[in-house]
Amino acid sequence: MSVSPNTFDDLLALARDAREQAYAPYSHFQVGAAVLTRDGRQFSGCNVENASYSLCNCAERTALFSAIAAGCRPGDFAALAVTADTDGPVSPCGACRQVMVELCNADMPVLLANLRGARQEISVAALLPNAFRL
Ligand SMILES: O=c1ccn([C@H]2C[C@H](O)[C@@H](CO)O2)c(=O)[nH]1
Ligand SMILES: [Zn+2]
Repeated sequence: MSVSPNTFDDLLALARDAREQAYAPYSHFQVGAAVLTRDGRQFSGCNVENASYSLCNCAERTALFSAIAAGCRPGDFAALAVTADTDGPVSPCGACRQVMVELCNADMPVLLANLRGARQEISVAALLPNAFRL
């Protein structure tokens, strides 16, 4: 399944706004993400850090978990966009890749972006080949 460049423009704008809400007093690295459902709903998220560092939650997972909390289920998602102030397109961590594999279809497009206009589209399957699944 693919989405139009315009759709990704909207989703990226939402991710950029969400990034402004990042709670990142330790890394000072702000990230924003937004997910689109197949029925047209959008959910966004930012990273949320904690003094107990392992509890830090990434923007991608905040957005996806927010959608799940609103009733979305695996298979409901059409696209995800992520952005941060990186040199190239931001690269999601392994934990988020594993969560994407669980909740999103393998062919779902993910837009990796930065604040300077870099954009890279990649599928969930390509982000985590040979993923662990039950
Ligand atoms: O794709 C990424 C990579 C990192 N982070 C967050 C986790 C942590 O709060 C900070 C530094 O790793 O950035 C994200 O939200 N998404
Ligand atoms: Zn992550």
